Amino acid sequence: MSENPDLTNERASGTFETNAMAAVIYGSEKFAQRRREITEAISKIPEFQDSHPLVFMSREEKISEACRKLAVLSNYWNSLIDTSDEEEALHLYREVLGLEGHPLALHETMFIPSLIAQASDEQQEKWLGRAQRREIIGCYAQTEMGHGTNLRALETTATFDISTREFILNSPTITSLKWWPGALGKSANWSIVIANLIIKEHNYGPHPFMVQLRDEKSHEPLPGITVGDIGPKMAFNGADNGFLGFKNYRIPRENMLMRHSKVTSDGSYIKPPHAKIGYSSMVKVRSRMAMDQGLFLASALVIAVRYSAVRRQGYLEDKSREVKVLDYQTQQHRLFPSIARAYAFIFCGFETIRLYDQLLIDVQNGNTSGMADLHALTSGLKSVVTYQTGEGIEQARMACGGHGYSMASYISEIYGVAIGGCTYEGENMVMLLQLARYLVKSIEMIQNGKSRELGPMVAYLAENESEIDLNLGPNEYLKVFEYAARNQTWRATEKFQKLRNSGMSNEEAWNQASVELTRASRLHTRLYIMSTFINHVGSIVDQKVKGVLIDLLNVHVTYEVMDIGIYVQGLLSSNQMDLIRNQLYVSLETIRPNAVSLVDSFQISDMQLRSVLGRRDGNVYENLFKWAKSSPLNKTDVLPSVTQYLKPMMEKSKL
Ligand SMILES: CC/C=C\C/C=C\C/C=C\C/C=C\C/C=C\C/C=C\C=C\C(=O)SCCNC(=O)CCNC(=O)[C@H](O)C(C)(C)COP(=O)(O)OP(=O)(O)OC[C@H]1O[C@@H](n2cnc3c(N)ncnc32)[C@H](O)[C@@H]1OP(=O)(O)O
Ligand SMILES: Cc1cc2nc3c(=O)[nH]c(=O)nc-3n(C[C@H](O)[C@H](O)[C@H](O)COP(=O)(O)OP(=O)(O)OC[C@H]3O[C@@H](n4cnc5c(N)ncnc54)[C@H](O)[C@@H]3O)c2cc1C
Repeated sequence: MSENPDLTNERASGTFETNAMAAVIYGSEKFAQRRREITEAISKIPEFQDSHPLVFMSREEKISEACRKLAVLSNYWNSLIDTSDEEEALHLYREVLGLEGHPLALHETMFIPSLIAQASDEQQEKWLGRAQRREIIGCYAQTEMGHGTNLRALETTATFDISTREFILNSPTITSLKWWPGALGKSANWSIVIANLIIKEHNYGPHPFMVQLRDEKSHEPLPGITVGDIGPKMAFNGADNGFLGFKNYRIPRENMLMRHSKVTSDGSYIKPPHAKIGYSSMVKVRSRMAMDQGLFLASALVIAVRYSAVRRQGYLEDKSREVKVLDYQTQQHRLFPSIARAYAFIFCGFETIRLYDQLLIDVQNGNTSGMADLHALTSGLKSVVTYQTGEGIEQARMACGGHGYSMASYISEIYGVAIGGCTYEGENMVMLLQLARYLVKSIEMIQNGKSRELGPMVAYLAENESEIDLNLGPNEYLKVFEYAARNQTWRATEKFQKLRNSGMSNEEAWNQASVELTRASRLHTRLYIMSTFINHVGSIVDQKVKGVLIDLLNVHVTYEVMDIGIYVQGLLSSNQMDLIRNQLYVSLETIRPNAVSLVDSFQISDMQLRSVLGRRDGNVYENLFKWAKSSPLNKTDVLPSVTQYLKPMMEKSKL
């Protein structure tokens, strides 16, 4: 069937090449091209197609379908991608397995990265190759039923037995059961387990251990191990998140991951070069999250924008034909700022992934000085990005009206998976408070006359306000954001200090200032996102692409400043606020002809999108009908439940 003419017209009105835009989104022409090649190659392999729509499958079927595809994938892995390239691998996974989770997700995102960051050279020799060849399947078991956020309260113990040179793992209580780790429930046969290291009754705190869970031949749990699936979740049901308990389970001394902390055979403990170095796997995932969440948001927007270009409802001036809903200002206001955010998040994602890769090298060379900065940055970023992604996806769903609520749109699934990110890798509020610690320390440095020692990301906290001329473009909006973040950070810090100086304990003062502190963290992070977006656009060479991204940036900066209006009341007059509001409306109109091309540029395939509403060809209605007819409920005209219950009930009522 040919493309819906409404979408054809939209594409014709685009002022730039989507391939050129994809090269900017994905960091290089080379990677954008590789993505297309991988997508094309996959489309020719019929076994990678869903055997029937995932939304009609039970959880067991989803997991089985994911395993089937993983087994097929193992035959093609080397021919489809450069296996040393993480981004290519992730693209392949997204295309073939989608976003509902699968038994190798944690193997790739946490198990292998933990081995790379935490295992000694000898340990890597023993396990890393096996993991990379997928001879074993691993997961990352840290969270417990009673403890997730507060790692220092974990209960699982690994007690060193000097006589046998083994660690004995135990889960002393019900609350100490590992709870949540992805792929633990049914798939993984090995795990990195985070347990308190106990030597001679001294607790050295949480450390990572390499633990075999299941027999490599029979896949049966090993004696001393209780393991299983934790049940269905809000989304992400293609993954078997699990529970795990230990009863006097012994592992060799060599199974403690010993790149940084070490236990010698006589039970001596060697400290790591940085107290939090064992937290690196979390920093790794957090550094990826802006990118991954940006892609979740992008997926929802591809669906909502394409659908809004074919959905006609109501009239503007011309009463002879209903208008595309994308022409309504309210629809544009609902969707376009999120398009801008999705672009910004992906740009930030590339930046934090690069920073993590550099940090990994530095740490391997003994330099841990960058850890605090990256921890603070990624803590704030994961929190703001996951929250705004959830908001944006929900707006995208509502923008699709009734059909958005149908699983045919697939938006609810994207939403469910994306908002998991508000919780995993550290609950958002808690991570905002981690960033707040860093901001408060920065203010204290300024108060103590050490402004010069501030890092580049917080140097603005020491600056004075300057006059704002909003006609000058994005950099002026950046100054507005700096004003808001600086003011809020000072206010929150001073509140905390005042409470503490009044005699309150440090902890209670912190608690009582914490809402204000999280607000400071959000503003600081939104400033980082804006400045990364501005810098990125500034570096683009292709003038057509750059022009459109400047338009998108204008949507971003005006929307963001309007959104934080309450924090800039002392800086901007109401006339200036009106001016910004009008600039936002003008920017929405400017971006309108490029809206479909901007979402097309994400180059997310129909296979990955799984959305009837978001199809590239825009043939929504006929496919929606086809999709509904394929519902298992429509296999028969009269359901057994009607025959068994409703008919007798109706008959009885007739008497
Ligand atoms: C994805 C793979 C394949 C395919 C993908 C394809 C498609 C995608 C589709 C689907 C997949 C999508 C998503 C993935 C799916 C699911 C999720 C996956 C995994 C989820 C895993 C997890 O959730 S693992 C568990 C995570 N848990 C946490 O994050 C716990 C949070 N808590 C903590 O981190 C800590 O407890 C704490 C930091 C909050 C506090 O630690 P504590 O030790 O108590 O320290 P404090 O006293 O508060 O602070 C002391 C100082 O230490 C500094 N600090 C803390 N952490 C660090 C750090 N990491 N680095 C450096 N410094 C650190 C802190 O700032 C303090 O410093 P001061 O100077 O202020 O003293
Ligand atoms: C989809 C998904 C996948 C996951 N995968 C894994 C995995 O593979 N491996 C793994 O180990 N774990 C995994 N987890 C667990 C996840 O990491 C934890 O759920 C997460 O870290 C939050 O911890 P919690 O559940 O203990 O929340 P809690 O800390 O109990 O949070 C509850 C509430 O308390 C608040 N709160 C807690 N502490 C503070 C504080 N200090 N100050 C202010 N407020 C506070 C929070 O803000 C929140 O509102 C996964 C979770 C999900 C949802």
